[in-house]
Amino acid sequence: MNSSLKQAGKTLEVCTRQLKAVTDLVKDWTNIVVAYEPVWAIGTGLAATADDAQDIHHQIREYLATVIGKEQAEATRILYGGSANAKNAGSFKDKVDVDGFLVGGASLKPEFVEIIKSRQ
Ligand SMILES: O=C(CO)COP(=O)(O)O
Repeated sequence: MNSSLKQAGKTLEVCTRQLKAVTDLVKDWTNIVVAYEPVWAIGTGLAATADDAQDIHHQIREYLATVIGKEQAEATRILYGGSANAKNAGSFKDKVDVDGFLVGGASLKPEFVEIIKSRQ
């Protein structure tokens, strides 16, 4: 197993552990939004690639489907957070499991408008 596969397995393990704490408590997911934020990407200027984000978001949704059901899992918005900015936002547009962004630093700058436009 190469190191990126090991890393992907570890990422999913951490995410499912964190999600389990929520799925154990919450039964109605109507108003729940999930944010995937790799710690190394927060405030560093180094975002996950759109392909990597799609991959983990998809696995998160599949995990949710097993616990809360397919219908609620498909309706749950899964946002990407971590150095989302005007330059990289467009690359996430066609990723079906990336439903939007949780924007930190760039939300305080004019480029925030471009991030919003990238979702339209
Ligand atoms: O943690 C974040 C938003 O809550 C992400 O922050 P940045 O977009 O600045 O990396």
